[in-house]
Amino acid sequence: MAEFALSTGYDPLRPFRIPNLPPTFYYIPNFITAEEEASILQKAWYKSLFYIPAQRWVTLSHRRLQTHPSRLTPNNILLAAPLPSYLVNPIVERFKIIGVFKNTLHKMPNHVLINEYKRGEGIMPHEDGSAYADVVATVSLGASLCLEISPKPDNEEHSNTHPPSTSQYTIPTRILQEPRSLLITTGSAYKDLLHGIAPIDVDENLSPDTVANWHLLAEPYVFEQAGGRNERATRVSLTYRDVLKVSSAASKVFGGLGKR
Ligand SMILES: O=C(O)CCC(=O)C(=O)O
Ligand SMILES: [Fe+2]
Repeated sequence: MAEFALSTGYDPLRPFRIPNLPPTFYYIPNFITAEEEASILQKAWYKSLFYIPAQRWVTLSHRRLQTHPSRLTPNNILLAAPLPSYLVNPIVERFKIIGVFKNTLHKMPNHVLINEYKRGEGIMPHEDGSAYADVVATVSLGASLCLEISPKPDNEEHSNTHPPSTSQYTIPTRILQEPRSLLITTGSAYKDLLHGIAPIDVDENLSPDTVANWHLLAEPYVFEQAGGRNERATRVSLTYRDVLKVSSAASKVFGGLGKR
């Protein structure tokens, strides 16, 4: 049996791959339960009242943000510290079962951003960059919205030297993120594309033709019945990453001593 599993290369994520996009986005509906969602939202809000300043909400122009365990240094180094347990259990435990971070440097996430978007808020198209391994796992809470996926401006030009070309894919497009879902962005999807969230009150014209993960949605009929519209409400996202450069507190204090 083990040999069979090896030779068939069974991958538990395979059924969740979003089609017609560069390798690889995965969308898993109902990754957490409604009870788990409520508990995490309550803790993210309540605990931020008492945490040290680095972990409180920071208000940016179009969203609020918490960073766990802390912000990276200007050289993109993470000072090692455990993640709060409400961000580990059950989510990171489930990541291990399906192997989300199995190919990254530390084989597990060590950093989480909590972003909160009120109705009408968003984030400019951007890439997450090279401070992290090329895997980001996003758990959505509270409400649905669309993530807009677009090519990097110079991608077409370099398509010969920089495969895969995005022209064979349906881009730009949108990924609709429902509450309690997990979106995994890896490899070329991480490195060669931009993602952003339009600062609008309603996502419109939602259909199998305009939403890349339509056939993976938990409740497509909700959007169908609303005439292809999604009224935005407050949505919170947890983005889990593996920061490549980590400095432990001990190596920061004693790091110079052993090097002579
Ligand atoms: O909220 C999201 O789903 C995206 C957040 C994001 O792109 C980021 O924090 O880099
Ligand atoms: Fe991002």
